[in-house]
Order: sequence, then C-alpha cells, then structure tokens
Amino acid sequence: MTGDTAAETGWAKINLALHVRRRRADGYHDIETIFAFADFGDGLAVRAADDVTLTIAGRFGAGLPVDGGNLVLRAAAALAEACGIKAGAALALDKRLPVASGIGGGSADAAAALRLLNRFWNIGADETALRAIAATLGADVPACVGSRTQRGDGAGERLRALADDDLRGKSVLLVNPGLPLATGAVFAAWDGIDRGPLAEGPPLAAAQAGRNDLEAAAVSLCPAIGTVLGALDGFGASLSRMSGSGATCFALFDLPSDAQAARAAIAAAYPDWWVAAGRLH
Ligand SMILES: C[C@](O)(CO)[C@H](O)COP(=O)(O)OP(=O)(O)OC[C@H]1O[C@@H](n2ccc(N)nc2=O)[C@H](O)[C@@H]1O
Ligand SMILES: Nc1ncnc2c1ncn2[C@@H]1O[C@H](COP(=O)(O)OP(=O)(O)OP(=O)(O)O)[C@@H](O)[C@H]1O
Repeated sequence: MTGDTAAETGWAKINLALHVRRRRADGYHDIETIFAFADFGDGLAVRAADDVTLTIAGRFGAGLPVDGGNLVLRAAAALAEACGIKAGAALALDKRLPVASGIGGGSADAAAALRLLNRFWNIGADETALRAIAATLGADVPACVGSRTQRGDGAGERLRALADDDLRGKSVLLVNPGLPLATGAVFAAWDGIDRGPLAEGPPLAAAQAGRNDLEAAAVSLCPAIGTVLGALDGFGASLSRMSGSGATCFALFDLPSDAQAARAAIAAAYPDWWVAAGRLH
C-alpha cells in the first residue's frame, strides 16, 4: 500500500568550510568540511503511478535530463533495488536551485527522493540505511539525507552531527553569477597544497577559522566568483565565502534585515544573478 501524494524539499547545501587535504589514488580527494543547509531548496512531489517517471519544472529545470541521468531517478532506482521492491511513482521536480553550482542541487534532490520514496513506498528504512544507498549516488548525497549541520570527512561521506548552537537563527544569503561549474574540473584545478586541518568545535567558529580550499581553483575557472565575493562584502556578514566547488557564494547574518538589505542591493546591482535569502535549516 502506498500513499496518494507526498512531497519533500531538497534543501540547499552550504559548505561553511572546505579543506582539501590530499588527492587520492581513486581520483577523489580527502576533504574536511562543515555542511549546513538553508531552509529553501528544490521541491519534489510524488503521486501514485504504475511506473517510475519524472517531470521537471522551475526556473532551472530546462536542459536537465528526465531519464536515468537525473539523480532523482537514479536515487529511486537505487532505493528500489536495495529494498528489493518494484513500485511506481510519478515524481515532479520543481528546480529552484541553480545547477552545477556548489549547493548540491542534484545531491539534495537525490536525498529528497530517498526520503520521499522511503515514506511513499512504506519502506521504513532508517537514516543509516538511506545514507548507505546515498553514498552510491555522489559524495554530497549522504550529508543531504539528514540535511542538518554535520562535519564531513573522507570524500565527505564520513559524517558526524554537530551541535549547532552558534549557528542557530542565522540568516543566510546565497548568490550565484549564473555560470555552471563542474565539480570534477574544480578539484582537478586544485594546486595540491595541504593547508592544514579544519578545527573541531562549534561550527561557526571552526568555519570562521577555516577556508574553502577550492576557492582559488574555482576563481581561476570562473573569475565572476571574485566579483560575487566582493559584492557580499560590506553588509556586516559574520562569514562569507564560496560554497563547495562553486560558483555559489554564501553570507551568514545575525539579523534577517541585514540579509534582506544585502539581497536587495545585490539583486539590483546584478539583475542576471541568482540571489536567495532565508534562514539556516
Ligand atoms: C565539493 C563538494 O560539493 C563539497 O561538499 C563535494 O566534495 C562534491 O560532491 P559531489 O558533487 O556529490 O561529487 P561527486 O558527484 O561524487 O563527484 C564529482 C567529481 O568531483 C571530484 N571529487 C568529488 C568529491 C571529492 N571528495 N573529491 C573529488 O575529487 C571527482 O572528480 C568526482 O568525479
Ligand atoms: N536533479 C538534478 N539536479 C541538478 N543536476 C542534476 C540533477 N540530476 C543530474 N544532474 C546533473 O548533475 C550535475 C550537477 O550536479 P549538482 O547540481 O549536484 O552540482 P553542484 O551544485 O555543483 O553540487 P556540489 O555542491 O556537490 O558541487 C549536472 O551536470 C546535472 O546535469
């Protein structure tokens, strides 16, 4: 028995800090990161159907695959296979987050699909089981399953929940210059220098003392990121930086009014950019 309809959100992922420690023999990189999530993201809805299908709408929906190349359908197939079930689902994705932009859009969608279909198909898998399936879909997907503040090690899949008292109630602004950036290309452009570990302790303090080691590589491939970082200056943010492999940059604010003032000023100065404000999730 499945429900009739259900919905989930693929929350936008933010890397508050991202230290790249070494290039591995398998082509991946060992990283140390602090994941946080915004309270907005892509919408994913499902209704009963005989087969598994996907339709896509939304500002950033054009050009995304609607076949097995889409992470939503890959997640559905991986879940069905892991649980040995054969069930249908008509999935509808509202693509609100920019694609290939460092805020885990596809990863967030894949994780939302796992949570949604776990419910819709009455599977009852726990978060640990969903994370194991998620790890087969991409480095960021396990963190997106819980979508809470976490420390990530390894390729990002070794996760530890963080007490997020110093982040509570913070407002967040995300800004993207409208240029896609492929994660693999940014890692490939990293200069290979280990600049040291990410501190332990409260996540905001650790992030403030930390870095995004992919920033220089990403700016070299997409100089507009430098303009975005400059545009985020001067609004009183407690932290502003690039997220993930870029090109999206974030800023954290104590006051929602400061985030909204920055959002309005940047949107007016750069009408082609994607600018979104909300709270941490
Ligand atoms: C940059 C981050 O977003 C930070 O959270 C993640 O490390 C990347 O996560 P993701 O987009 O889910 O990455 P995947 O789809 O698994 O990998 C895309 C490509 O990025 C590179 N990659 C990714 C993760 C990692 N730790 N080292 C890498 O070198 C690999 O070339 C890989 O082929
Ligand atoms: N549902 C989806 N949403 C976005 N991209 C998808 C999706 N399914 C497949 N893709 C493909 O994945 C690639 C981008 O993935 P994603 O949006 O996760 O990157 P990202 O924003 O750079 O994430 P990260 O923060 O991990 O770097 C694109 O090439 C896109 O075609």
